[in-house]
Amino acid sequence: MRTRVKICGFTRMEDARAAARLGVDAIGLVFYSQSPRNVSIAKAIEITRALPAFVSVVGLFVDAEPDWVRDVLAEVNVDCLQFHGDESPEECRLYGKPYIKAVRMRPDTDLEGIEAQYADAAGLLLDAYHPDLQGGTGGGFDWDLITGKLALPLILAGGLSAGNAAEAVRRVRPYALDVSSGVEAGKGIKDAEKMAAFIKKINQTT
Ligand SMILES: O=C(O)c1ccccc1NCC(=O)[C@H](O)[C@H](O)COP(=O)(O)O
Repeated sequence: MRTRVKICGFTRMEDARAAARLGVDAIGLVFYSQSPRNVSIAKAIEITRALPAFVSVVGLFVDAEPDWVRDVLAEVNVDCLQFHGDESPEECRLYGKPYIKAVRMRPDTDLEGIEAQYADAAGLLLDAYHPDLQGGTGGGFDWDLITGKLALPLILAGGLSAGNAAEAVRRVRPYALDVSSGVEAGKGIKDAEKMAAFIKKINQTT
């Protein structure tokens, strides 16, 4: 099975369009005011309307008030939710939408236990741990922390770029790779050449 690609943290319509032309499977929009990649509802509508069919839109939240998530869902065409904070399984299920639960990996992370808790998730996104930031840090984590076999689709994130994408696919065999900083010219500003190189590497790797 080919490795899917999600690029996260778009803030500009033209970057999302470029990613779609390159064959990205999903784009991520960050609805978190503390992120440098935060988008307003109006901006998110502009970006999603620029996309062709068959590119999924993932809406990312960090410990958001349910009313904020509902406001976004009422206005923006979001296919899947991604929760990056301490949301409980019940909170993730509130909206009747497929959801991805992000896990910030530490040496003592009990992946199997987390998977059992979030068994109805559409995927587990494994990301780097940072003491102050919830994601989009550009930092990686030790892939040897991924032990055992997950039943849920594994989405690998954290410090990925064209430089390590092939190794990530070969070593981890994830369902998908998720990247943000590694394909940027600046925070929230995607670089078309870096996105192209990233996707090319993945497509070339078996
Ligand atoms: O991108 C952000 O600014 C962000 C802020 C808060 C929570 C999550 C965030 N991004 C989540 C993502 O899906 C990123 O793609 C993932 O963390 C990997 O980021 P990077 O290491 O920069 O590729």
